Amino acid sequence: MLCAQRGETKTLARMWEFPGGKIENGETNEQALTREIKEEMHCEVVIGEHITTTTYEYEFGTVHLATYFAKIKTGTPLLTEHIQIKWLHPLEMDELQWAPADIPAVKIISETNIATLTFN
Ligand SMILES: Nc1nc2c([nH]c(=O)n2[C@H]2C[C@H](O)[C@@H](COP(=O)(O)OP(=O)(O)OP(=O)(O)O)O2)c(=O)[nH]1
Repeated sequence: MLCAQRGETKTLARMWEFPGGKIENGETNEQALTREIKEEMHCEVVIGEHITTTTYEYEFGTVHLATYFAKIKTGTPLLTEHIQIKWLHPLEMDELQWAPADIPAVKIISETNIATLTFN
């Protein structure tokens, strides 16, 4: 699983998150995720199963976080916005300090047998 560390000067500074970003008008979740990963990491992905959607009330606002499995179709993830990225096995993911909204998705991923995942 590709894990990304947020920048020093951002909200949720230095916390870990999944690549992605905010949905723009008229986009589906999957379109937004594909676009954001292309913009941030310069690679093309195929979106798979929806993992979970959570709502978290931060001090700066409320985030509705929809998380999906995805796999890389072309390219190698590049660091553009993040401090660092790490590839971790699902069982290693709890060693990072995740943004609070991500905790339920991280738990589900750690309990998923990744050999059973399918992508369209
Ligand atoms: N991309 C992403 N954002 C997450 C995750 N968990 C989580 O709480 N967030 C929050 C951080 C941001 O407030 C918002 C996503 O914003 P963004 O990715 O488009 O851009 P950003 O961090 O530069 O946003 P911001 O600091 O300007 O609000 O969702 C996650 O796993 N991935």
